[in-house]
Amino acid sequence: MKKSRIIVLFRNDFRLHDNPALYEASRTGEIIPVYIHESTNHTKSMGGAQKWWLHQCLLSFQTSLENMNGRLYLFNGNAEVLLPEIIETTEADAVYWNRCYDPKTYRRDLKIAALLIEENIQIKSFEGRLLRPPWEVVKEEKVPYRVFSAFYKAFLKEEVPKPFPALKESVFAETDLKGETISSLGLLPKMNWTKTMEETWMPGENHAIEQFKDFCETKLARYHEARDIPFPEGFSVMSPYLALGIMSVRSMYHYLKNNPHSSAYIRQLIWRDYAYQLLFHFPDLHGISLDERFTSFEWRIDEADFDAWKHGRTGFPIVDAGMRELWATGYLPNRVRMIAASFLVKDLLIPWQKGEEWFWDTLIDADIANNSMGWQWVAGTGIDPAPYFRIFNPVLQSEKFDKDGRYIKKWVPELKSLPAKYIHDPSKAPDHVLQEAGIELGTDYPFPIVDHKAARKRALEHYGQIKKG
Ligand SMILES: Cc1cc2nc3c(=O)[nH]c(=O)nc-3n(C[C@H](O)[C@H](O)[C@H](O)COP(=O)(O)OP(=O)(O)OC[C@H]3O[C@@H](n4cnc5c(N)ncnc54)[C@H](O)[C@@H]3O)c2cc1C
Repeated sequence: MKKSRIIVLFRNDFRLHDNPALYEASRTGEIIPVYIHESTNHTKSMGGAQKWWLHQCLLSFQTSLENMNGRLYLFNGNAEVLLPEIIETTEADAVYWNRCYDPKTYRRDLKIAALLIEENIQIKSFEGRLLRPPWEVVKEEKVPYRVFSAFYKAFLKEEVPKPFPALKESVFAETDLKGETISSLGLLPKMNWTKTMEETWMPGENHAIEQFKDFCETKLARYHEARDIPFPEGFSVMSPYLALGIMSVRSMYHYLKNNPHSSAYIRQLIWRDYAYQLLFHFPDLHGISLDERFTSFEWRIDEADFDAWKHGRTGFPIVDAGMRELWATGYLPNRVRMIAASFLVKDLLIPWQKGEEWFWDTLIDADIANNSMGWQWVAGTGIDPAPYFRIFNPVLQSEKFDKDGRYIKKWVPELKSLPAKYIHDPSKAPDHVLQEAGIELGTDYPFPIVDHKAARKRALEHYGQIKKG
């Protein structure tokens, strides 16, 4: 009997392990691996840093497939137009994919599926992104959870499906498809921005798996207490691999679920599923505050302050260190994401959407669900009953989580000679200390762009009006 020819459409699942669409296709037919790079048709077009990361990950995935005598066929354009053409050229009779939960892509995929089914093409979609599909853990009558603790409790009662075996055999179809090269997809930035990223990140599934195993062996036991220290000694740095599906979250979960130290880490993986549950039910999560009262909130539009924040020139060293790390590496530890985001939204009263956009463009792990939820959580605009008066004091946060200023010294080197006592707030250092450290405030390093105490009062007044009204 003639074998089925199955297009496996890759989107953000560039891996051989626990890849349900790929595995199921390999069991029933010959595979035609396809990636269509779409600059539109997503709720948000991919940001600059993630495009660079995608380029690296495609190179690595292409090599994995070539080692199995396969090839990833690459296209640039609109999947709705290109897919029927690819089906015709390859004489494929089925298309399999792992579901994408970007709201616009998800809706569009349903449309493509309906059109192709009419043409007698078999369509199968799978869960390859989350621990469980976003519609499964919901309240009665399919109402989504709006509070994480309730979602978490419900989640723990259910089983997480086992990962699929890794693809081991070469089961690829011969085709006349041409396609593009990775370079011709135009993913690399025109400006010279990526030197530190190149030095920092290693693409590839094997590397991701090794890094995760090493984390479990050497760091997991201390994760609950070390995850807030802004150095990767304390956390796993798996987010870049999860963002593009180089690593399967389900495999991670099952690898550590019986480890006695795993509960704090698994809780964070469930936060990720929670973000997707919110995104699935509130598809405007990236741009519209969940709490409708914030539609009339009076944010400040101040481009100079926004610019100082983006480029790490606020005069608050922990915020500046974070924003510079973000620009240089495309990554930020969770604690510093929270401090920097809180500073933008609460101290500067700049709309959270502006911060969300900047993170989206500069994070290699940019994830529409996590980023939108993270920003709305910090802004207090409807995620969880977070009290609006929780306003991080950037100096106290810095003293607590970067006690000796190691993080600040790394990313704000002009402060490296300041004693630990003043490194968290150089504006409080006496003149002779600044002189000895070779710093002139306003020249070598900025004065604080706001007075935190006054900014806190202003934020409380603004937020107070919302909560009253
Ligand atoms: C303002 C803001 C924006 C954020 N934007 C993103 C984003 O674009 N992409 C992204 O992946 N994460 C985002 N996060 C969540 C979190 O900061 C990162 O997932 C985490 O820092 C990634 O580092 P890690 O892999 O070492 O995390 P670990 O601490 O090792 O955690 C392991 C995994 O658990 C998940 N996780 C951990 N913390 C959270 C969290 N708070 N919310 C949801 N999932 C979590 C992530 O998938 C992470 O990779 C954001 C948080 C905030 C406050």
